[in-house]
This record gives sequence, structure tokens and C-alpha cells, in this order.
Amino acid sequence: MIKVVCAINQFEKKILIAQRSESMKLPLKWEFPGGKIEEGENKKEALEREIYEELRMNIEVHEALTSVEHHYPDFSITLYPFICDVKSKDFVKTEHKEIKWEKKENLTNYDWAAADIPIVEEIMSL
Ligand SMILES: Nc1nc2c([nH]c(=O)n2[C@@H]2O[C@H](COP(=O)(O)OP(=O)(O)OP(=O)(O)O)[C@@H](O)[C@H]2O)c(=O)[nH]1
Repeated sequence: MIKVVCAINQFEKKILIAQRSESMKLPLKWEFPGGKIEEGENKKEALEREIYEELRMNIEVHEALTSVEHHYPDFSITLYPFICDVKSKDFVKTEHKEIKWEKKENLTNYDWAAADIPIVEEIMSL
């Protein structure tokens, strides 16, 4: 089981969402930025590292939302979402096809990675 952390980055009532590129696994699906926890890291460290690598953003990691276990046809993950704050809305796009700030009420308009759907539902209910 792969352990993946992801960030619900908030800024002025919007949430940062990212579209995977054609060359990644789950091509063109939308996700919350993040990635695999590496050996020796805790979840917060992994999330801070991944968000800096992918977006060049420094984040403050806050509370965890409900984790999701999901079985894709060729791999399984446990996804650990965390509410995070950023000091600026600026980011650098390094790996994704698209990254944008979106209002919470519009999140259901995107084609999410299947593991993210319960997380989107939880965010909408907050
Ligand atoms: N970062 C991230 N990954 C997700 C989410 N939902 C989801 O199913 N995943 C899956 O979790 C796996 C690990 O994420 P990743 O692809 O960002 O991590 P990585 O760069 O270390 O791995 P890679 O090189 O295999 O793509 C991917 O297969 C991705 O499809 C999500 O919301 N955020």
C-alpha cells in the first residue's frame, strides 16, 4: 500500500487544485498537490517537501481530514489529506498540466482522481 499525503491549500477562501499531466499515472485527473511519503519522513515533513518540490510554496500544515484507502486497478494507496495555509497565492508550476485556485463550491465540476472524491465531499461539508 503506497502512502500519499496531499494538501488542501487555502488562501482567501479558495483551494489550490492541480491537474496531472498526460505522462503521469492517472493522466489529466485532478488532485490535491502532494506525493508519496518517503522512508524516514513523517506526514508533515513529506507534505512540506512535496509542496515545495511541486509548487515552490511554503505551507503551514494544520488538521488532518479523513484518510482514504483506494484500490486502483494496478495499485493501491492510502491518501492522507491535510488542511494547510499559505502566505501567498503565488506558485511555480513544475510537474502538473494545470494548477489553479478554485472556490469550494466549484470543486465538484472537476474530473477527480477516484481516491479524492471522498475528500472533495468532506471539504464541501465543512
Ligand atoms: N499527490 C497526489 N497523488 C494522488 C492523489 N490522489 C491519488 O489517487 N493520487 C495518487 O497517488 C500516487 C502518488 O502520487 P505522486 O504521483 O504525486 O507521487 P510521486 O511523484 O512520488 O509518484 P510517481 O512518480 O509514481 O508519479 C499517484 O499514483 C497518484 O495518482 C492526490 O490527491 N494527490
